[in-house]
Amino acid sequence: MEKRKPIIALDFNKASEVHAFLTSFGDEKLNIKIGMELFYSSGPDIVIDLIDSNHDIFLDLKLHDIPNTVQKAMKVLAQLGVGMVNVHAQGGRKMMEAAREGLEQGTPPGQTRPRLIAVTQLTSLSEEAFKKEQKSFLSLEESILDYAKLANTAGLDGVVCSPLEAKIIHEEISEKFLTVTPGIRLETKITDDQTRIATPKQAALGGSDYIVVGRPITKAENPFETYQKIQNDWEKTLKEGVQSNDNQ
Ligand SMILES: O=c1ccn([C@@H]2O[C@H](COP(=O)(O)O)[C@@H](O)[C@H]2O)c(=O)[nH]1
Repeated sequence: MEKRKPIIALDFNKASEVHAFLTSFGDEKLNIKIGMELFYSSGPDIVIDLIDSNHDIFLDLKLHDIPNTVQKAMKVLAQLGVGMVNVHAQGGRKMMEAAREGLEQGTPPGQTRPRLIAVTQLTSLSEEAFKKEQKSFLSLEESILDYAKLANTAGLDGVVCSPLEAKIIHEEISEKFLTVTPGIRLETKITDDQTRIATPKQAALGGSDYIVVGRPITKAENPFETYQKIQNDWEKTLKEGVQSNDNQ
């Protein structure tokens, strides 16, 4: 999955809507996220279909169950040929280790194991709701960092977090530990149900490895143009960031 391309969240509930939406993208090879809505309505067929069309897939099913169940489910998902899958870090270390084991068992010989990442705290969650509902003595950022460290200890490849936490996660864990960040908005005034948000440029400057973008593209008047603008902002800032680091 190429880092210079945003991951488009195809949150549709019909395969036909997906195909119609992708028409304007022509032959462009894309990073695509398939979430619960599309997978529950269209099943593995849509995954296979999009892989056959040469796209890279992040299958965002956020598994959260006992270790045995997650291991067996991951063993099945590994056979689909997707590039990335995920779990909720709140399922604990044993569950995350089992997820990884399941993926290793299920990956067909000669193929690469899908990357495994863990959701730390959903990007829709605010500091206020976190304090009220999770009764934690930590701050939201400390809790996110704590889950990221647990995911790293369990042998995962990275986490889902907001672009606002990518920098501290890289500083405290490692630059190589992936930060996959939804909560991307072109204007920070339009948030929908997200609370921890950033623009593509802010995400690149904050060190996100991947940005996940749904409604700003899927609901745009011209989705392909919007996608290109996001990709340009993201890629340009990534390059400039690398150059300014080289000059330090
Ligand atoms: O913490 C999380 C984890 C996953 N998501 C998913 O990302 C996209 C974001 O869509 P937008 O329309 O750009 O808000 C969506 O599919 C979520 O399920 C997330 O937002 N936050």
